[in-house]
Amino acid sequence: MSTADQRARRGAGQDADRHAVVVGGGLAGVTAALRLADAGLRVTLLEGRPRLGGLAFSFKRGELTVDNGQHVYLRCCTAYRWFLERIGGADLAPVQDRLDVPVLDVAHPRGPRLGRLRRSALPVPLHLAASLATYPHLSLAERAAVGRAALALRRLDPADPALDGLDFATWLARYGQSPRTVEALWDLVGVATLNATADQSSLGLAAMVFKTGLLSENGAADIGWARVPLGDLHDTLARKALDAADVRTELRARVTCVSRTDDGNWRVDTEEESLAAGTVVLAVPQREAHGLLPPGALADPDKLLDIGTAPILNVHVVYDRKVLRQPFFAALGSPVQWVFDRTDSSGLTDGGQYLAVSQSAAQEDIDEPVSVLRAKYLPELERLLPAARGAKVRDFFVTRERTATFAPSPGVGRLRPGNRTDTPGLYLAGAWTATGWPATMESAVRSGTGAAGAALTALGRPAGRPPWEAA
Ligand SMILES: Cc1cc2nc3c(=O)[nH]c(=O)nc-3n(C[C@H](O)[C@H](O)[C@H](O)COP(=O)(O)OP(=O)(O)OC[C@H]3O[C@@H](n4cnc5c(N)ncnc54)[C@H](O)[C@@H]3O)c2cc1C
Repeated sequence: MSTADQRARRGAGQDADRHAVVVGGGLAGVTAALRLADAGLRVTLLEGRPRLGGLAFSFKRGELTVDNGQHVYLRCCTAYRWFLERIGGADLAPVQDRLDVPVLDVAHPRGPRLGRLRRSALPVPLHLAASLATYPHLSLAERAAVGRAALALRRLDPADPALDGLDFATWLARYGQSPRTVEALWDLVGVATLNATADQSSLGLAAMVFKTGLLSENGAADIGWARVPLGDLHDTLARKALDAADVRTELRARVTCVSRTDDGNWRVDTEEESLAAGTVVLAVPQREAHGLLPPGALADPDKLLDIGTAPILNVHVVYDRKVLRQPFFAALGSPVQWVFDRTDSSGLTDGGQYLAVSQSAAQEDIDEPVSVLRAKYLPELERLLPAARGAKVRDFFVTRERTATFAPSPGVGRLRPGNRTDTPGLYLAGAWTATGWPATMESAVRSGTGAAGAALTALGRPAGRPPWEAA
């Protein structure tokens, strides 16, 4: 018998039933581990990388602390907001008082034009009416058509499977949305939240985003973002919360195999050890989940491989002076999509300014060399920000996430599995599982809560309603 076998045996004889192993320390896995530990289970969290946080992390570049990509959330992301509270990070990632997005069009024939997407204190849908009525990037007729489409959107049920197979662009065209309206409004928001343009997006997921964000509650689309590096939240504070909940967290612990034992429990192997557990939550990306699922766990596991992925690119520029006054803005008439001021959160304190240009659905750019991206984006930033024209670029680099999200393509809904597998004790979590949300931090936290809830129910300890609903 190998040493690993011996260790597995040792674990199995003890309290394997009460032991849960969570594989993957992204937001889904951290959430599942906290929920299971809060319910009284002994929990081990195994993460292959040397840090927690999965796809939302930070790293050092000289004196700077850099996020791999700008992350924002909306006030309607109740699960992620609960997560922030649970790890003690809510104050570090506040939500703006009221939705206010500067939108700068640099392609207007009479020179650059600034518009704003803002909400008022009025009830839905009037909260956006004034902003829409004065939005300068659309004609009067286009603005009126947006109002009609928004009312039609309200009647859609995002969970209706029929919507999953349709694309958002076709629906928008049916409701009289011009190509300009799609560009200056629907894609402006949709590309950033869905990581796909309207023609590449399932109507179900688009309806979910726009209905929840813009038409559910008056403050639903107010934007929140971390004022500290993401790693401070998703790694440092998450680790603190896990430690306080008595979760054993192992980093650099890549799981190589998950198998059923003769006594009906599970064995989870890393290169270092074998663990016996009654409950296993696989909170890894879909391709990794496919590789780890034991035979019979899903009726058609190969569906996981049919879930496509979509890239996000971030272009990071450090100027020698302040070139942008707003915390962020969105651009039209330029390849630049969204620009965020990262100066304070990165620790830059010498009078320079650090901007992150966040490019979603970045298929075109994702493999371009840095020199090509530099030649493309620096002149664009100068076009958008006059103050950048005389400024010196002290640093320029890019972060590429080739599989940043699952692709929200029409039909993806039928490929996304739920939290339960066909094998007792084995659960799935991850932003890509069937939460009804696109690949977001919200979806990840919901999936982790769902997996833990299903596991606890099976163990006869129902977890009750999700904590963000129970409050
Ligand atoms: C650049 C970028 C920008 C984004 N912007 C936003 C945004 O603005 N707003 C938003 O809400 N979302 C955004 N997202 C999406 C969001 O980050 C993800 O949806 C979410 O973090 C996914 O969490 P997860 O736990 O489901 O998966 P992951 O973060 O992928 O976590 C899975 C974990 O499993 C680990 N793992 C894999 N295999 C194994 C194994 N065999 N053994 C042990 N561990 C393993 C991985 O190392 C990883 O840590 C963005 C993503 C990127 C990349």
